[in-house]
Amino acid sequence: MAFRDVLKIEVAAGNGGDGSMSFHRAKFMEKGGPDGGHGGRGGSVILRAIEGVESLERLVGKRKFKAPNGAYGEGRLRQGSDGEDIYIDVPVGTTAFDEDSGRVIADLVRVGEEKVIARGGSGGRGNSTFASSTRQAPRFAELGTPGQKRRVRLELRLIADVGLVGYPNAGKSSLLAALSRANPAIADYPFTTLSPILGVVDRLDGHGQPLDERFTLADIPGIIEGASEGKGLGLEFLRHISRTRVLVYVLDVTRDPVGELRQLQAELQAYDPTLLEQVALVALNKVELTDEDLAAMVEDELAQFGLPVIRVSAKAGHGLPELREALFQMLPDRELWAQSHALDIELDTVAEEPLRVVFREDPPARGVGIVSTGQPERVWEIHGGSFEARIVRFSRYMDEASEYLGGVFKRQGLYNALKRAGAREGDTVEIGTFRFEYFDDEEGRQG
Ligand SMILES: Nc1nc2c(ncn2[C@@H]2O[C@H](COP(=O)(O)OP(=O)(O)OP(=O)(O)O)[C@@H](O)[C@H]2O)c(=O)[nH]1
Ligand SMILES: [Mg+2]
Repeated sequence: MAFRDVLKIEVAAGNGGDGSMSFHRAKFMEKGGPDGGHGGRGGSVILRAIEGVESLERLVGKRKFKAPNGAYGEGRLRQGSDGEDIYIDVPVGTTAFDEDSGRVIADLVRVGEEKVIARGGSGGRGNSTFASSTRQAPRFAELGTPGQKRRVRLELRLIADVGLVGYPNAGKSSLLAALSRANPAIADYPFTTLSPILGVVDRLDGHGQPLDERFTLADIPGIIEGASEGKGLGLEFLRHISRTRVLVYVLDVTRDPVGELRQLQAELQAYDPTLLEQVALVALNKVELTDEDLAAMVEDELAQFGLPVIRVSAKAGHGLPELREALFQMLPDRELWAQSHALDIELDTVAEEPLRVVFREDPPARGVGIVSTGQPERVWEIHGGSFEARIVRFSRYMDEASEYLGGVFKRQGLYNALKRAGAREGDTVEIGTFRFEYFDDEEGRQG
């Protein structure tokens, strides 16, 4: 399995649908009241953690995700349908970062956990909403707001409870195979293991029967001196054990266990000093190859590290029940551990954008102007009607559009107000409330 554990994707939530500007029409009725319905909400993009150990690459598949837009509102108070949310399934242990701000936006540590990473835009309100005693025929409706867009970096950290670390060939994979049903490659050459592998270890009763208690055990590639500088396979994969609750240093008793342990700790320290604060023990492996006295001597020497030492043989099966039980006893409570190791997550993915107002042309008339709001391509259709609008965004096309609208804007003071507010191309500004006067035709415009 190719192990790809960092993946960059682009996500775009759906835009909210625009509200409708419509008037009730019926036989024998010249002009009915406003009946424009609301636009639908845009779909959001949601990250969801699922069970199973898979690479991000395989699970996520594509690079770009776009949730559908909300539908426009329609006459007869018909509300536009909401855009459906889309889900991106990722393995438990996936952390999402906003590529631009670098902030953590999601950290999924439990199966089924979900987090919105791009929020859909809100639907605009239809003109029916804006009717009042003084304004019986509002000739405008709100635009939906744009959905959020983001570039996101996903990083997978296997969330193993226990991690095996050691020099190549120490027998880490052999231990994983002996303690779980995992079936890792085992061979008599260094760097047999190239990417992390997880197994599930059951607690056993006195008769070797599984009890209903288990933890996950991660086997990772061997670490050598200089790994923190990129030697061997480097230390990139250590991100996978950065969140284990217990570390097991696997040492080959026939080599130089004390020297290797010292070196291992130095490398871990260089990568992430908190790794050394983790609960840990030593599994002194391959003890069936030495005699009792030598093993006891090594064990004495290892006492200087202050870690429990358990003599094992992955091959001959010595000490495995003791190792298994010791791990169950040493595991810190998962909830407590999670509390003290939680990442600082951005609280709200998106600040809700203020609504904007759209003016629809009804009926089409001269002097109707269009101002593009830039991105996403939205159109403000300006026509008559007395209303108040809070301008929250205007585009780099504003100058051009103002030229085109000419007198209309100038007379209404909007353009000047934008200038006064010091707004420049591409800015998003909030400049207060404006009043547009109603006009019927070219001649009838009010100055
Ligand atoms: N005699 C003996 N050999 C063992 C024992 N445990 C593992 N071995 C052997 O040591 C060699 C390396 O074992 P692995 O489990 O692949 O070691 P590893 O630590 O996973 O190695 P890398 O993946 O390369 O880092 C294999 O030939 C195993 O059969 C043991 O308890 N006794
Ligand atoms: Mg291995």
